[in-house]
Amino acid sequence: MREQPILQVKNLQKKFGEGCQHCLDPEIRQLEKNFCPYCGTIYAVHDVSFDLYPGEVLGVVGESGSGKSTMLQGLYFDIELAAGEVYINEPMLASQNVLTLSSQQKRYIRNYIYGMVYQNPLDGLKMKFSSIGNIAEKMIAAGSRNVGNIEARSKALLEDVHIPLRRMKEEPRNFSGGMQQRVQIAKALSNNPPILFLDEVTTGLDLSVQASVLDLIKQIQRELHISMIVVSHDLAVIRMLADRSIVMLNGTIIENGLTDQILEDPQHEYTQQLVYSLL
Ligand SMILES: Nc1ncnc2c1ncn2[C@@H]1O[C@H](COP(=O)(O)OP(=O)(O)OP(=O)(O)O)[C@@H](O)[C@H]1O
Repeated sequence: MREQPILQVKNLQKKFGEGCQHCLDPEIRQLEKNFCPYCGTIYAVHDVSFDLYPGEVLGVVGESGSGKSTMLQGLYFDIELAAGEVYINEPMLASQNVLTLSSQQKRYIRNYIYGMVYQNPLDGLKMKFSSIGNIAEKMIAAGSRNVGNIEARSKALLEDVHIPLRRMKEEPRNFSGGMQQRVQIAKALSNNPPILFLDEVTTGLDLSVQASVLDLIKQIQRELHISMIVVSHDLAVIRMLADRSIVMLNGTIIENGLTDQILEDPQHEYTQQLVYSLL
């Protein structure tokens, strides 16, 4: 029998706009792509459900605007979702819908259970802190107080992500895009989270830099067995990293399964186009 999922996501919903008589009722709603043609409300995420299992990498692929980032930001509590349930299989949290927890409990989850690597390093790093300071800050926020331990752990993490220690005092704004993503990854790993979210982490990087960041993510997965959700518009990235994948279009999931299966036998017309574009 398969293990229990570490993360269960049920029926997530997020809209931008008030909605109207034509769209608030899902039974009669007729959207154009993801928005209501009468009032313009965007249904950025609707009816999104999936499980994440311990140690697996789940890919989330879809075109720009399909709702991937909104979904991830909702899971990480950066934005408030309109509805849905999220369960984390951790002793302190089991059987509680974490979307309904207090902000203090959500902070606990962000500090100890989730790690996040944003597409834009400006969202994940404090550019005026040193690189080592960024990692230390995250550890202090999670309650670490022993300066010696914080320094040793931060240095080890920087070495793990191949940032030379002679540059650890530099602000990440001096770094290249690939190095900034590495510092973000080190920061996200600092408190040993069992779940890591990665949002378009290689988008905008040169191909060779992309390859080295992807290698680093694979290495982390191999060595630490962290469960990961990897969001990308690029099926090639998903193919490289993800065991299982979901395909999103217009705010909802249109296909899911083993990544190899999706690549070999895509069912939905949109997924077929994505796969053929790889050839
Ligand atoms: N703050 C916001 N206000 C209004 N609409 C928003 C907001 N944030 C996202 N949207 C809309 O929600 C939909 C989903 O956007 P989202 O950024 O989640 O898509 P995505 O698949 O991550 O695309 P990308 O990779 O380009 O960010 C889009 O139509 C977007 O315009």
